[in-house]
Amino acid sequence: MTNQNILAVDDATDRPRISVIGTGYLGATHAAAMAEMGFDVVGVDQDPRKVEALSAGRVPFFEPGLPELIEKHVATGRLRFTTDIAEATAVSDVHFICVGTPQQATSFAANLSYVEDATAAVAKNLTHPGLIVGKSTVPVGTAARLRLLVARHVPAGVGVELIWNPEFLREGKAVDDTLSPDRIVLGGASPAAEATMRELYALPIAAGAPVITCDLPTAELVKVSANAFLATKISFINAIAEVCEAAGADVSVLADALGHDVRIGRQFLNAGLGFGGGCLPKDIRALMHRSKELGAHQAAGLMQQVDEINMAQRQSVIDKTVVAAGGSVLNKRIGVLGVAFKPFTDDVRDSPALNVAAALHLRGAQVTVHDPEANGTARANFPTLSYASNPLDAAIGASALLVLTEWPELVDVSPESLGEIVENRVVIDARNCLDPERWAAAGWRVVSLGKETVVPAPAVRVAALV
Ligand SMILES: NC(=O)c1ccc[n+]([C@@H]2O[C@H](COP(=O)([O-])OP(=O)(O)OC[C@H]3O[C@@H](n4cnc5c(N)ncnc54)[C@H](O)[C@@H]3O)[C@@H](O)[C@H]2O)c1
Ligand SMILES: O=c1ccn([C@@H]2O[C@H](COP(=O)(O)OP(=O)(O)O[C@H]3O[C@H](CO)[C@@H](O)[C@H](O)[C@H]3O)[C@@H](O)[C@H]2O)c(=O)[nH]1
Repeated sequence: MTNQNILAVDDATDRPRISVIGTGYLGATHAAAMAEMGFDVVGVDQDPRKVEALSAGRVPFFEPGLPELIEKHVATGRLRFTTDIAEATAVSDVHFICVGTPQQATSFAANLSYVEDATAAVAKNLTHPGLIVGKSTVPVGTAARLRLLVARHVPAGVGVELIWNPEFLREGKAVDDTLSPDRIVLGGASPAAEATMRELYALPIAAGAPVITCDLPTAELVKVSANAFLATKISFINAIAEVCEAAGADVSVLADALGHDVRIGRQFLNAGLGFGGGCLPKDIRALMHRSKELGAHQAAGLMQQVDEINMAQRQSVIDKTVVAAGGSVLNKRIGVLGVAFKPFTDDVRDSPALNVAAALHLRGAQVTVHDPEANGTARANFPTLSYASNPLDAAIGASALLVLTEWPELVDVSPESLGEIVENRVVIDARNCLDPERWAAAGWRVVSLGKETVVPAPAVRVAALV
């Protein structure tokens, strides 16, 4: 593989033209952000419905700020979408690989078939020198194999280089994270490729984003270990929450106190139902798998423990619900507020909330769910649950109410109004996000994780006795 002449540019604008392969959460955001930074971008996806929606300026998932950006740049003509990778490759100079790397069906390993197919397709269809930039999250060692794949497929005489530039955006904040990243990691870039990437990311770099240049394996591992660290931090606080609960301590107060130590920091110390989503769970499992392959057994063991603690949180919420409902949920109504894996998204991939709701349903409960944005995606994954368009309808007749995702409107929901329609005023605050005193004053028993249960305020109990 040669890296000569990769700085091919659009003759008219004198700027690199961009293709983005895979227009899901990562790719659609990246494509829109690159258009916002002034480049001509074509997004490619093999899903024609996604391409049709995006071409019409519609985003097929909920991501704050993204529809406005897509609509704006589809209208200006700087951003378009296609299913035709050959055509997109032919008119572009820099090709971002943004396809999925989900967990394999039969093991903890990452499924790399989408990345391999997309990379091979770009290489095959190159008509002029190009730079292939991997952004998907991949196990260490993948990019080196992809370089061999590219070399096998690229037409003779066409210069191409493959580098790795992992992405750190969070769903719900994807646009801001892409336009203002904490850092830019460039793995395996030649001086020419680095110059191209610095040109592409000139705006965030000018705004102070540090650039870390390194080899391919380091770049791949920076991404994976960032997620592993975040997951470990969450499982750490959840393990401490178990001790707090047993000892009568309060994990939220403890986390606040820990967070004042700048070496620790307060973020990602919220104990509760644990982590989910399309990234953390599958990434720590892929790291576990890859570490074992490499003989790095300490890392594999650590990731296994982090995963086990995380999954135990879901079971703990199920167990607390059964107790709250009087020892069994069979034929009992259970109200669930929140099914997205976190607020400000409609993503329910590996959602702890949907997982808990589904498990209660499978135990014979009549589960009604309300989520401000994720009812549709949850229903598509679990159609046999009932879905309500507002919190009150979800709570009607409930033997227990569960708050599983801390959307602000769910945190602020009125305990007084809900109290009038439930069967049993007990709420499982699985994200430790409610104000227990306020709920107790409205007659609720508040069951949290990592702190003592708060019982109804005396005034209400007295009133109930009269
Ligand atoms: N979602 C995030 O917040 C996020 C953040 C950083 C990194 N990542 C990583 O980015 C990658 C993508 O994640 P995502 O959440 O955007 O996934 P996604 O499933 O939302 O999107 C992937 C898209 O790729 C398309 N695709 C698959 N194979 C293709 C091919 N050969 N040609 C064209 N399109 C193809 C799919 O149709 C889909 O639309 C993963 O590796 C993930 O770990 C995701
Ligand atoms: O204190 C906390 C913080 C988060 N969570 C949970 O952790 C999960 C993940 O949250 P977050 O990291 O905000 O979501 P993602 O959008 O999946 O982002 C992660 O995964 C992306 C994909 O790899 C990375 O790019 C991001 O940097 C990384 O934060 C969610 O279920 C949260 O509810 C907790 O339980 N406690």
